[in-house]
Amino acid sequence: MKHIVIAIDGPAASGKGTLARRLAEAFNLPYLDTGLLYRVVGRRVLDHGGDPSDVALASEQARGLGRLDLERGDLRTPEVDRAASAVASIPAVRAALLDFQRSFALHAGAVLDGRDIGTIVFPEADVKLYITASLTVRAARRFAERRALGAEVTLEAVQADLAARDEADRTRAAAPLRPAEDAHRIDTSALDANHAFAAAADWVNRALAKP
Ligand SMILES: Nc1ncnc2c1ncn2[C@@H]1O[C@H](COP(=O)(O)OP(=O)(O)O)[C@@H](O)[C@H]1O
Ligand SMILES: Nc1ccn([C@@H]2O[C@H](COP(=O)(O)OP(=O)(O)O)[C@@H](O)[C@H]2O)c(=O)n1
Repeated sequence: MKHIVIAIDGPAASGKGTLARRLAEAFNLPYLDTGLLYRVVGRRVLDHGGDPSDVALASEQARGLGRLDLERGDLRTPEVDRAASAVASIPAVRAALLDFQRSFALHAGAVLDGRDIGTIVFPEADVKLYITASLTVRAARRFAERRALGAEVTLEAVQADLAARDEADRTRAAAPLRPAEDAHRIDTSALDANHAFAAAADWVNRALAKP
């Protein structure tokens, strides 16, 4: 099969990761969850007792990031959600993570999901998808996910956190969240994971059929 790059962007808990994993398996491509990179940087700043908006500390942690950090089990807490979004607004942090993301797809193509994959990381991606869902649907999904992990959270707090993070991600100056002009939009508010996959796979098959 052709080595292609599939870029998936969208707001928090829209279903990017679920879809990306399914596509990677179906089309035999490596998968990178780029949100994890920002989560690791945020986590490492917190481990140092630092402030995630500290440019020098966050940039240093981004430059020192290793592949094994991505396997840490403490990257999906509300504290790390906020720290990831804060470090993600720092241009030097984003620059330090760019090479890692680009080289990931060099050998065998890849599926990558994040906020700026189709706009900045891979503007030449073969397929660009922009995944959305209403705020209430996304909050309900993230709430269920966190509760299943045993977290003591309320639906209201989860929804407020998602809304604040989306707003920060959309309005920052550095690589703001927005659909690439040539991205195909998929709203998963009323689509289960199978239907979202079918819609996305259709776009991938069209790209593969191109000469
Ligand atoms: N199309 C869908 N329908 C219903 N639930 C979904 C769908 N896609 C993902 N989910 C669930 O929603 C939650 C967030 O999905 P995830 O893929 O992690 O989103 P993201 O990567 O955009 O943050 C997960 O619990 C996942 O199982
Ligand atoms: N390519 C990316 C990926 C994530 N991020 C940042 O990292 C945070 C966490 O991303 P994530 O994809 O793990 O978040 P969820 O969608 O899983 O909630 C986001 O809120 C963004 O601020 C980014 O700026 N650019």
